[in-house]
Amino acid sequence: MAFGSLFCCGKSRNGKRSGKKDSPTWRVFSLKELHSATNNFNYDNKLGEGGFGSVYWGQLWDGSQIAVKRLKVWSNKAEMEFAVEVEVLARVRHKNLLNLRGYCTEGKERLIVYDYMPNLSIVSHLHGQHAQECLLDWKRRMNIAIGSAEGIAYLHHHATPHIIHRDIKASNVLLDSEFQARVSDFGFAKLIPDGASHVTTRVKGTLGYLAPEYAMLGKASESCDVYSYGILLLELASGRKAIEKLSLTVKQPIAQWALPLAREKRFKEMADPKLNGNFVESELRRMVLIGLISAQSKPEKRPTMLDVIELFKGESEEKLLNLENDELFRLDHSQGIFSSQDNSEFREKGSESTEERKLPL
Ligand SMILES: Nc1ncnc2c1ncn2[C@@H]1O[C@H](COP(=O)(O)OP(=O)(O)OP(=O)(O)O)[C@@H](O)[C@H]1O
Repeated sequence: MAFGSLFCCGKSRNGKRSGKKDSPTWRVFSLKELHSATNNFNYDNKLGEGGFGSVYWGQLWDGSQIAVKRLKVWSNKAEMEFAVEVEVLARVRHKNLLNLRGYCTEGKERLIVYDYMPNLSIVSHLHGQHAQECLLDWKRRMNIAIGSAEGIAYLHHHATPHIIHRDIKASNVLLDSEFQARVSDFGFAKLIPDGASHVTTRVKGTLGYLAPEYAMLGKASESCDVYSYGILLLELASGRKAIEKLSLTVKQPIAQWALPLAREKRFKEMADPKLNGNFVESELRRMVLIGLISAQSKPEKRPTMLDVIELFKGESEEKLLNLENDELFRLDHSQGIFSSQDNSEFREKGSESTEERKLPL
């Protein structure tokens, strides 16, 4: 794709500004500028590495901090991922979505420039380098749950055309200096044509977060993101991984662990031990119930992201009560609620870790 022809300095293809009139919100960077901002992509500046390439911290001449994602190896596929990420991010602006600062295409170099998120991703707090510091107290977790729901709801219901993210997961929710959630990583996103209920596509995403109808039939719709978001909520509440390794060969999906406990109303036992008992029990219950109802296998029974926000913020206890009485949470309910991915503890050959791997399947 001739990427340079898509945009030029904050203007989209149709010529409209992506931000406020006369103030483009992003721009084209030169490679020289990004070399200088990141100290020549110095190893000490490296924030992490994903499927696309490495991410580096940098500082621009005006003192502002940036994160620069640099493509590892050029290929048509990578070029497409790059173009999708920039095209989608250039269209959107929301307090809970990662802000695009710009991009650079010189020769085979492909770089995306974002606002730097000093508190990194949820995954680094739940399971990674910040896990021991316990910076995610309960209040922050509730804010993150609601904030990321608002970011995703914006994509689903307010962006034109509607956007499905297709890779919602803990490592793709970054945290700003105030620990506000910023949904990131739009390389797999899809624009949904007006009036379409779903698109059929090659499956991309991360094992443990894939909705069954998407994993099996390639049917991507907003409710696939709702499913992944549900898994994320269960992680936030419990501190467990989307797929927990029970032994070398046995892995347990989080919803399969959480549902029996929720049915027996053993919510307190589900709280992340790192919280040391410091959480609001009614909110924890709410987070777990919304997580499970969102991550159920039947897409038509999942809430929309707008419903999720209402369930979190709603004054009405009645809706929550209805949720609690849903057949999913009945002790005698034994119908297939889980997807094949979630179906009993599944076994895998070898010990390769697949929890946070990007598929293409
Ligand atoms: N804007 C940012 N500010 C701070 N850290 C960032 C930013 N963007 C990405 N990172 C960090 O860089 C690392 C790599 O991010 P990236 O989005 O490339 O991959 P990922 O989501 O971890 O994995 P994958 O690409 O497989 O989904 C992550 O640890 C993430 O926390």
